[in-house]
Amino acid sequence: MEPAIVAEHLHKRYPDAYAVRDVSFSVKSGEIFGILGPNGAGKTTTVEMLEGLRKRDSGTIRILGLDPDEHPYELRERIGIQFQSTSVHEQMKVKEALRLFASFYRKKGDVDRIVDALGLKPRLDVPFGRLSGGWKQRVTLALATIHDPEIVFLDEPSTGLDPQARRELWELILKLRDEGKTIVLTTHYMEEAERLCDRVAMFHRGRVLSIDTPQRLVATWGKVRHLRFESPEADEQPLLSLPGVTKVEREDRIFRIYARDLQAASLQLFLLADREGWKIEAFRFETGNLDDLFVSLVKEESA
Ligand SMILES: Nc1ncnc2c1ncn2[C@@H]1O[C@H](COP(=O)(O)OP(=O)(O)OP(=O)(O)O)[C@@H](O)[C@H]1O
Repeated sequence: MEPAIVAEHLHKRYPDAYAVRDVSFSVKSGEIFGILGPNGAGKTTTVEMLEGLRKRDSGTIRILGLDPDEHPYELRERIGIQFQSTSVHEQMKVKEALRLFASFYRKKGDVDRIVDALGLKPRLDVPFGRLSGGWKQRVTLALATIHDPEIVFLDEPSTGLDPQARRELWELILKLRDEGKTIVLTTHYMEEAERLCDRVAMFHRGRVLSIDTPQRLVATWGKVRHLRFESPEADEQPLLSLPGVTKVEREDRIFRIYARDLQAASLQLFLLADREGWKIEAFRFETGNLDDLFVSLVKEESA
């Protein structure tokens, strides 16, 4: 099957700096593709070029086989963009916003379907400005998908939500994927990427550092596993002198030990603790997560 999105050698320069430098990736039809990276990494610029909202300097883009700069009107009907909640008028009731957005498209938006799918019935008569953050995100998701688009772009969908509202929103995003939609999701949150994305592209300083499944990225990172334990008495210096230990990190009473052979290091740790009379609590082997991976990729690039 043809990919939903193909981007090849994208470049975008602003007067004082490159925002996007030689970015290439493709998004398979029906997957949730994550775009991750710190502030200023070039995520928004890249996504807006895909959406046809920003002109690229060079490179090629195909969205559902079409160049967004040449076919903006056709693509507008086939893609959905989740706008920030600030773009909906505070006084407008939820049902009014839904009807208004449904009227923007040639293909008549099905308000009842979206109300059901996103469980909006209890809030239809509430002015947008009076909704909680979680409900606002739910409504902007409804507005982005009211015309049943094939591709949906979500920008930081769960920013500012409490854990419960975030989980509920994630379920709705997974439901969209189950309906067969392709989703491009920009996020700062590694946990969100790990939970939702089939694949992620890690952006840094306008470039793509790596593209893979979150699981494979974490598995690759598995080689830098570490030991973690808590101790009120332990001290970094003797830990660092243990054979094979390469690094010790300490945050208050939490210690992380990096070593070439973790099993040997753990044996040495307990022998040392016994000699020194340290209490060792909550001992475990830890694998890295996407956060660790990201920090390491950035370090590698800067080196
Ligand atoms: N309109 C603009 N004019 C000049 N520079 C810009 C413009 N938009 C973005 N930039 C610069 O381009 C770089 C990439 O910005 P971009 O907004 O794409 O990053 P981002 O990864 O989306 O960051 P954030 O997570 O903060 O939104 C940054 O250095 C930014 O300052």
